[in-house]
Amino acid sequence: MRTKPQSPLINTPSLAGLALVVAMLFDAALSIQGLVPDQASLFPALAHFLDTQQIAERLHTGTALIAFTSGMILAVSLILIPMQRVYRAREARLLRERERLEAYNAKLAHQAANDGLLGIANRREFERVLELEWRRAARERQPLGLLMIDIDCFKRFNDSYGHQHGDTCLREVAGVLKAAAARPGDLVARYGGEEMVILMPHTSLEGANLIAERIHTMLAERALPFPDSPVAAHVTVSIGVSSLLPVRDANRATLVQQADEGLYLAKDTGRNRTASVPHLRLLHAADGSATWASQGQRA
Ligand SMILES: Nc1nc2c(ncn2[C@@H]2O[C@H](COP(=O)(O)OP(=O)(O)OP(=O)(O)O)[C@@H](O)[C@H]2O)c(=O)[nH]1
Repeated sequence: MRTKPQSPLINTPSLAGLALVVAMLFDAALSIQGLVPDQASLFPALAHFLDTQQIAERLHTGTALIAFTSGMILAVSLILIPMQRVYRAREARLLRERERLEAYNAKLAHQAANDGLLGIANRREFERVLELEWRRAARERQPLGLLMIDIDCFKRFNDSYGHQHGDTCLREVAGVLKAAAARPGDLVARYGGEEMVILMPHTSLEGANLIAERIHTMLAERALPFPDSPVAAHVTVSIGVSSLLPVRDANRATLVQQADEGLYLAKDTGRNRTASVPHLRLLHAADGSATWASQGQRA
């Protein structure tokens, strides 16, 4: 007569021993597959056992016997590895790796937003911040000021003293700009070549002119030698100024265009000075769109 097959009964000297065997085999299988087991989710009961038994810090050895009803007895040598210590070391390694990656990402983000030569924001970062500040200024109904700064006769400076000195001169001027516009919201950026810009939230034309005058004064005090300059014995700049009361959907480029026109005016009228073109006002068309226009112009 055939007997009904019985499900194997597991008989071990200790339940914890069995848990360890299962855990170790499982862990080994996962390791072979190249997976990193997560102790907290895989073996919470075992972790709890190790914690409560205060044995996690030491190595234990012993033998566990697993008896099956079929008669088979499995003798397993147990090496109780303090997995918590192993996992802690793994966690520490992962943490170090995460910190290294975070620092690397921060470095990459900094490189993507800054000009390596001058140590100020680059054009891309300027465009990004201009968009943000434009919207913020529109919300808060505050003016947004902009200076466009160009070193006078810089080609002659390079030709006379070499490009390396030219680079040093650019860095010095960038340093002066950062010192002149030191509010937390001010952004000094390289716009291209030897042209730099300063974006100044909450700044009217009057305020922007004040910063421009401060730059001229600081450069005169700094007196970077430029004996070949037809303008002065030291390095000077020309500055175009603009300030607008932003409206959300109006063209942001107008702020830059106005400062650019002011810069050309400053160059045309003798350099080493600040200029701005007549203020624009915003015209609202019947379809709701808004455009900037000079005084007297109709929508
Ligand atoms: N050393 C150095 N020179 C640069 C750099 N970027 C642009 N330049 C130089 O800046 C000079 C700009 O010259 P121009 O635009 O002709 O104007 P300028 O000589 O400054 O004359 P004005 O602007 O009319 O006063 C060129 O000679 C460029 O080669 C840079 O990163 N380093």
